[in-house]
Amino acid sequence: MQGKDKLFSQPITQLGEFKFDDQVAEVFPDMIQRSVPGYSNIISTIGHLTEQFHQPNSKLYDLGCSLGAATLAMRRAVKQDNVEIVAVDNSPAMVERCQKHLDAFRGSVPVAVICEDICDIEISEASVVVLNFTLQFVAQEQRLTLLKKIHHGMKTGGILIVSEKFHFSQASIQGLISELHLDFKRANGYSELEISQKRSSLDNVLVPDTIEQHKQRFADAGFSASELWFQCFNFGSLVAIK
Ligand SMILES: C[S@@+](CC[C@H](N)C(=O)[O-])C[C@H]1O[C@@H](n2cnc3c(N)ncnc32)[C@H](O)[C@@H]1O
Ligand SMILES: O=C(O)C(=O)C[C@]1(C(=O)O)C=C[C@@H](O)C=C1
Repeated sequence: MQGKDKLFSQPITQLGEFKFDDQVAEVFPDMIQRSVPGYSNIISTIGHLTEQFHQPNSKLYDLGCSLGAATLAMRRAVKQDNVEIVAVDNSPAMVERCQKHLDAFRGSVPVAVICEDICDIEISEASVVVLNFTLQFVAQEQRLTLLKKIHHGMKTGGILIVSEKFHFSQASIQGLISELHLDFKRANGYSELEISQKRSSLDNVLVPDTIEQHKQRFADAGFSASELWFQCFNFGSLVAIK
């Protein structure tokens, strides 16, 4: 049974950079549920979109899979023949638990769980690609290259789903919407100390783009259409079609 996220509840004298290590992996379901508004809706919609868009003889990619929540939703949605899921994360702590998690649920669709940097893997024959709160952790200057590689490895008619924390270019809107997110965290039991220590540790680690930057990048990478399908405060999800 995984635990409650208390990682930032005590004062930390040497607050390092946020890392997806053993401690975070151990409490991750609780942490993401209490930190990201709409997370469960997004996971279930990844299932619905997979059902609609996956093609026979294709691969489905979950990039930055953590414990495999999106992978599981995708696996349940597969109806076509000869489909393989590839789940990738560069955190050994996450990959180890993800494999155990997937083994605990029955499924006939093969899943390869790979510990690697998503910028280094090959993408091919993809009909569905998911970046669920992962792109924000990739260096900004590598994001377009990654999206071009994904586009290149996708089948025509395939879908890319990108969920992210957003930044807003108008300072007043950025302030207002971040405050709504902080209230969401407070309502979920996080103290001011937990909120501020986590925020400092995520500085320069989670670097959010604006919604406009995401749409421009999709176009620059070659996607024929894209749209924001979900938003709650400064979190949301976009789709892009090849
Ligand atoms: C917020 S979590 C993703 C949550 C997960 N997709 C879900 O739906 O539950 C971000 C994950 O991306 C992984 N990650 C970040 N940068 C990565 C990279 N360059 N290559 C592979 N994985 C990466 C982290 O290790 C972490 O597990
Ligand atoms: O921005 C925050 O406050 C967050 O906690 C966000 C966020 C994320 O979007 O990935 C950061 C780290 C954890 O993986 C869970 C949630």
